[in-house]
Amino acid sequence: MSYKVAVLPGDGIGPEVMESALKVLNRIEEKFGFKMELIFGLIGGSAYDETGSPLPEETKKICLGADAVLLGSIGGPKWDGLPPEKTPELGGLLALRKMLKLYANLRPAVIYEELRAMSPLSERVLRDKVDILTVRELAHGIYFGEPKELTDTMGLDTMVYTSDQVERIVRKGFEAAQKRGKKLCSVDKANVLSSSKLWRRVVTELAHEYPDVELSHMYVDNAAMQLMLNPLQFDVIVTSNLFGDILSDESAAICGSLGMLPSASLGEEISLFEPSGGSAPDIAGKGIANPIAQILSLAMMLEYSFDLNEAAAAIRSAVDDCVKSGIRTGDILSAGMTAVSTKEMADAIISRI
Ligand SMILES: NC(=O)C1=CN([C@@H]2O[C@H](COP(=O)(O)OP(=O)(O)OC[C@H]3O[C@@H](n4cnc5c(N)ncnc54)[C@H](O)[C@@H]3O)[C@@H](O)[C@H]2O)C=CC1
Ligand SMILES: CC(C)CC(=O)C(=O)O
Ligand SMILES: [Mg+2]
Repeated sequence: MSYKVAVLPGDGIGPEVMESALKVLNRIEEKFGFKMELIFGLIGGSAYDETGSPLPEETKKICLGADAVLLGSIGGPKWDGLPPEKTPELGGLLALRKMLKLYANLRPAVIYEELRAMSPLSERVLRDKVDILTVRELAHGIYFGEPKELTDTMGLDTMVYTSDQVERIVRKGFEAAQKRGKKLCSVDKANVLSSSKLWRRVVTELAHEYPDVELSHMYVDNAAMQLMLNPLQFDVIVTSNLFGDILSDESAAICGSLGMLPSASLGEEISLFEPSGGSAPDIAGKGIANPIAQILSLAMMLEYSFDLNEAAAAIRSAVDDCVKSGIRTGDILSAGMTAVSTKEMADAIISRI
């Protein structure tokens, strides 16, 4: 089997947490006796600074020639004023998602027993384990819809979905639910949006093919509230690009920190793995970012792209053990504990593999 991985550290904390993930990969390679070929590429603001493009041709080539892509994060205030197509977000990450046809973004949010105190939710709400998988449509919807325009006095975005696009992601949602708690909540805004009315129709039509899955529909405003009031009611959430972006950050907060939440962006041939959060400019360069989201994204890559399930499990178990042992970066620090650095967290995980 070929193990060719495009590594795109990106901006902000991206390179810091990527360094940690690659050290973990190194240890995993030693332990499990394989070697991955890593090819590094530029993306985002750092790519723009160096080449004038947030997604240089060279990076596209590297990604298209790889078996999987491991991404850090992109963006930051330095590049916010650029023309839209030059920004790290639109010209970099969204263009890459489009190019690789990454249509399904899986964002698992699991609360660690030891991190319950970090959740903004009370013990009454967290009486059992939160374990929510958001299945977010990633290649269409309002982030990509045309027309899209910005003038001095007008901003225009278009939310468009076709039934084929909805069907593909909703099937992923049903299939994920079948492998988990057999509950699927489809989140939309079908009381207002045409794209959501279509979404709900497609979900309802597909439901009879998955009789073992209990389906519910929820409007996105209510879903945002229900996540706070009773997150335990959710197993798998399937939703559109924008709603999934927002609700997955909320589910991360419920579990204690965005720094813990990995993601897998599944494509037709090549998939990409990245933390759910961004480049965290507020803490970038300080060596204090939580590398766990990046390290768990690596675990998802080993599992989804390479079937290296034991290696992925070894990473997850080392992360669990670190959290249990009270090793904490600042974002998941309880009173009376001392924060470790990004590097120290990575070393602690490595020593447990
Ligand atoms: N996939 C990507 O590359 C994404 C990029 N972005 C970009 O990131 C930049 C900053 O966006 P924000 O809205 O501030 O979102 P953000 O996700 O970067 O940060 C939100 C908050 O979470 C914290 N946080 C995130 N990851 C963390 C980690 N690993 N360890 C500890 N704390 C962590 C940050 O310090 C900050 O307080 C923007 O340019 C945005 O466009 C945002 C989301 C996703
Ligand atoms: C930065 C955006 C392009 C996307 C985003 O916030 C995300 O994928 O979580
Ligand atoms: Mg986001």
